[in-house]
Order: sequence, then C-alpha cells, then structure tokens
Amino acid sequence: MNGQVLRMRGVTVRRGDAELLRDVEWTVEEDERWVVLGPNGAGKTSLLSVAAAQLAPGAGTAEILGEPLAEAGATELRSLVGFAGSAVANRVPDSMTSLDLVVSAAYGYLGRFGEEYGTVDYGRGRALLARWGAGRLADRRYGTLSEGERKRVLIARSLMADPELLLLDEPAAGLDLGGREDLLGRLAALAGDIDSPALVIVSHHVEEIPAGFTHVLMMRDGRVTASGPVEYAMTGENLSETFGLSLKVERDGERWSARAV
Ligand SMILES: Nc1ncnc2c1ncn2[C@@H]1O[C@H](COP(=O)(O)OP(=O)(O)OP(=O)(O)O)[C@@H](O)[C@H]1O
Repeated sequence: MNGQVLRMRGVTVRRGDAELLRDVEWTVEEDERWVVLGPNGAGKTSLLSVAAAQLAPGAGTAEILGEPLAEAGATELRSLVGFAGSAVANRVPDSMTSLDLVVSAAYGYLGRFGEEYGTVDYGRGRALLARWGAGRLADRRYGTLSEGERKRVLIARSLMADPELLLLDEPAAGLDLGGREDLLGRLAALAGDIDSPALVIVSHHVEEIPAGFTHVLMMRDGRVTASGPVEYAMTGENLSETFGLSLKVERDGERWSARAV
C-alpha cells in the first residue's frame, strides 16, 4: 500500500452542468491527519464521498487503501473506510438504539437484519460509546438523541469496524461551546494515538481543527485552492482565497482562529 491510504489524480465529478469536483490532486499517507476546509458548496462532501468509495469520479483516478476505485469492489472498500456525516445520519432508523447502531457497523449495515451480534461486539460497542462520551446513551433510541449526542454515537460507529481510514464530515457542526471543546479534545487524542487510522475531517471553521491535525486541504468551487502541512498551508492568504474575503489567521498552540480584516 506504500503507506498511502488515498491517492486522487485529476479527479473530476460532474452532475448535469455542475462540476462538483474539478481536477483534484490529493494524497493522504497512513500517519497523516487532514482537515478539509472550504465554504458552503465548495465540494467537501463530494470529495469525502469519493474517498469513502461512495462516488466514482467521471474523470481521473482515485485509489483507496491501494485499490483503484474503478476496479475494486466498492462494497469491500467501504467496509474498510469509517465514515460519519449527514449522509449516514439521515438514514438511521429513529427506533434503533445507539448500541445497535454502533455494533451494526461491524457488518456494514445501517439496521438490524437478524444478525446475531456477540458479547465481544457489544463490549466493543459500549467501549467505543464511552470513549466518545456517549456511554450513558447506549440504550437510547436514535430518534430521541440531540444533534450533539448523535454526532458522538456516529463517530463511535465509524470506528467499530476498525477502519484503516476514518472520514468525519463536520463532526463539530451544531455543537455548543462545551460540547465542541469536549469533542475536539477526544479527536485530538485520536489524532495523537499511533494506532489510529489515517484521519480526515471536514469543517467550515479553523476553530474546529483539533490539536494534532497535521495537514490541511482547502477547496472552493470544486477545486483545491491550497494543500499541505498546516504550518505552511494555513495562511491568511490561502484562507482568504478559499473563502473569498480578506481573512487573518492566528495560531495559539495547536489551535487556530480566523477573522475578517
Ligand atoms: N446531484 C447534484 N446535482 C447538481 N449539483 C450537485 C449535486 N450534488 C451536489 N451538487 C452541488 O455541488 C456543490 C458541492 O456540493 P458539496 O455538498 O460537495 O459541497 P460542500 O462543500 O460539502 O458544501 P456544504 O459545506 O454546504 O455542506 C454544491 O454546489 C451542490 O449544490
């Protein structure tokens, strides 16, 4: 696999007249932690969908975990990539308990289809829920959870199958300040663990980048505007071009903030 978990070359995705992704070049190594930044409609979710083997490029090539997406069985690849985002969140049955939702990921399902999960599966599911601060929600139905609680349960679920690549679409969006800081602390711990998979999170805000994230890819109008190690690529100039307004970026330890100037 060469240490590369993702390799996109000239990736382009079109829907009708719209170009969702345009000539995207991106490589993710197994020990890297990436944040994908960009304004609404930039193509971030489309990019993640290609990385999750859920959307095939119309032009260019995408290799996921060393397998060309065009040749590999997408279903098999999907089971090796952890994914949490609204595309999953919107399909969960309201009546499903948090624990069943997490455990079902071991089998690549979003529901129970009569499988017999074992004690080991349930033990792992409970441990993952606890790790993401959702241990007390194990027996609660998904439909009764708050937005922040759902995020935690879905992240726990995305790790259940021990993925080699983990993709989180806007993990901190919609959380209150305390909830955001708690989640960012847990994501920083995940980023700092050498046994963690390669990580990619999508965000609109530099304030939502957890400590320990090593690389940033910025997008606008389906194109990559900047990409590289955070210490080089996270500049006011790159952010300004990406978001289309004049921005100043500041670093405080391993956290970032930005404002218009
Ligand atoms: N099936 C489709 N047909 C036409 N346009 C589409 C389709 N799917 C997505 N788009 C458009 O492609 C663009 C990129 O969408 P995408 O969801 O990838 O952006 P995003 O960066 O994740 O946005 P947001 O931050 O608002 O979630 C948007 O302008 C969207 O309206």
